[in-house]
Amino acid sequence: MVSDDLTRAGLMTISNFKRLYQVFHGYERWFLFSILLNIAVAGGTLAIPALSADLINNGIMAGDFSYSLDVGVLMLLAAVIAGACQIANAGIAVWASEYSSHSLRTREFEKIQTLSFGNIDKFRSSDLLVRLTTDVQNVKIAIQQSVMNLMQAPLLLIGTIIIMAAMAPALVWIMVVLLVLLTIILVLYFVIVEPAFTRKQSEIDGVNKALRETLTGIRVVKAFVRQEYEINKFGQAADNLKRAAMRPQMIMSYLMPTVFAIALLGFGAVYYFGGEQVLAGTGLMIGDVTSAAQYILILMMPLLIIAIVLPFITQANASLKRIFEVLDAVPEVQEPKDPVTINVDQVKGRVEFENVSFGYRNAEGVPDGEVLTGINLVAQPGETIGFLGATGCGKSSLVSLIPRFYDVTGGRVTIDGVDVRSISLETLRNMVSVCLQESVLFSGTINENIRFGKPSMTDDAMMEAARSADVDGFVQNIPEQYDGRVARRGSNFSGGQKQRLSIARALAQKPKILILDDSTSACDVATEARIQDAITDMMEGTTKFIVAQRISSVITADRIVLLSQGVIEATGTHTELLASSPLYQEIYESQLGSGLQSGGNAS
Ligand SMILES: Nc1ncnc2c1ncn2[C@@H]1O[C@H](COP(=O)(O)OP(=O)(O)OP(=O)(O)O)[C@@H](O)[C@H]1O
Repeated sequence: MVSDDLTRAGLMTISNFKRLYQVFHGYERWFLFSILLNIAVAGGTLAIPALSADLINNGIMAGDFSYSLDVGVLMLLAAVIAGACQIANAGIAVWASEYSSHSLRTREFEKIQTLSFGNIDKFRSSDLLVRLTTDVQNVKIAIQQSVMNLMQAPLLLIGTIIIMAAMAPALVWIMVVLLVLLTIILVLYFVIVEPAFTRKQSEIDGVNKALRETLTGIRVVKAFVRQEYEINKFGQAADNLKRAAMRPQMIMSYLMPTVFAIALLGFGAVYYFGGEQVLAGTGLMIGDVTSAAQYILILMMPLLIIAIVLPFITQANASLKRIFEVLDAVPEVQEPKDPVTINVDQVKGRVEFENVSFGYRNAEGVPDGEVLTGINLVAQPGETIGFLGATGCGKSSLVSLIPRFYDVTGGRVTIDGVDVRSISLETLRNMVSVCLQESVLFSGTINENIRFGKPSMTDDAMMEAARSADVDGFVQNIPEQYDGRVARRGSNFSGGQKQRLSIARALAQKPKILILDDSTSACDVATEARIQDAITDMMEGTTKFIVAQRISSVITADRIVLLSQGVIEATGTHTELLASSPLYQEIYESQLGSGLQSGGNAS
């Protein structure tokens, strides 16, 4: 059972790294070159002790100065070749690691741009950030270490044993004993360290999660004087990390001295037993003994390399799995195979929901219960439809089906009679402009933010949208006006100003269908009324959907749709609903109660 698991994990690792190798398609020759360089480095490293034996045995011991000089030059040459090849190989290692991380990061970023809202919900933005940064970095380090060091390990190991067997067969047993001892230590090391590293990684994730949550919500923490609580919470995560990190770090720090101590024992054993053989006149010479001692040191190198590099590879394997998950994600909303040709300028903007049901999909891609059921609704071109209802009743979900942020799970949504799933996403989103519930602005200028959807629009078009969204008023107070700076996420603007800039961005698209999802909630009622009047003027032929919590936001709509727990409870004008719908009366009473008592006609 355990061996099955290990085999599966091993196969998975091989397949992950095989797939990673495909990143280098077209550059395979560099790896071939790196293998040659590694062979040269290993050859040079292995040649030096053998040459030193020759120098001692046949040069120094024989008193032959010229032979000593010749061998000395050869040793120097071997050292220069090994050094130069090592430097060249380090260059390839750096190139390979940087190239692969750039390629993985770019591919991942491009892939994320193709994902649907549903995919992003599952990955979560913060998680994607880690996959684009830390995970890519882990892979990069593993590649660098492997190219630079790992390839040499088997060459040095096999080379040392062969040379020792040829040069000093009587001492090979010492090498075998050392090898067995070191292998046992390394296996023990991995059995203990590997799971400890995995635990440490999960505690690092815990610290990151605690940090992210506290730092993004730092204002709320301060406002509610919860610093002490947050410090304790973070302290707990930091303690867990310290405890989890201590064990593998300790064991790692014991590894080097232990390996060195064993190597020194081997060193002593070679001199003792080798010296005995020299004195006994078995044919073993003093130079062979000194070079055997050097080979003991060389034997340690591959084992140490494996010990150092393997944790990087295990970590990179876990990271690769997470990176490939993103690269393999199938967008929930697919482009139509045979899109209907539509001339956006000729679209009238009649939107129809035909017996629509909808549920958000879970991790397995299956709808997780229904959020909307049996929705039937027609919005005529140019009409303004307001959606009202308790929080969580499905208003945002309903309008998000029009631009296909999500796909219906039953029924269909059509624009001018064409199923939205038959329209290419680009065309669809050129017809439909959305101002999302959360105002998102990008760093740059005000001008750039309003032009975001259509950078080529004229100054007049940009200004018209800005005036309609009541942006012009506060922009006039900024010295640089429309060239005024927008900080990251629009943090230098108030909530209401950010909403107005987001509305301007949506209006500037001059869409056929406009969706405002609770977009004026942070504006005062007077500003909201001004924006609505301006939108009615500017967007006369546009079909408008206004999602709102406040009755005042939809009171002037042609029709108000009252939603309750995912179904349409009632539809009508404000006056009609006030007369016929108890739920509407209840909402009206709670929000504008005094108006109802004094006659109830607020329109
Ligand atoms: N991305 C999502 N993944 C899973 N469930 C979601 C998601 N977004 C909303 N929901 C769920 O769907 C239901 C309807 O949410 P929706 O946002 O459409 O309501 P709403 O009427 O717009 O609420 P509010 O007025 O508070 O914005 C809620 O129960 C909510 O928990």
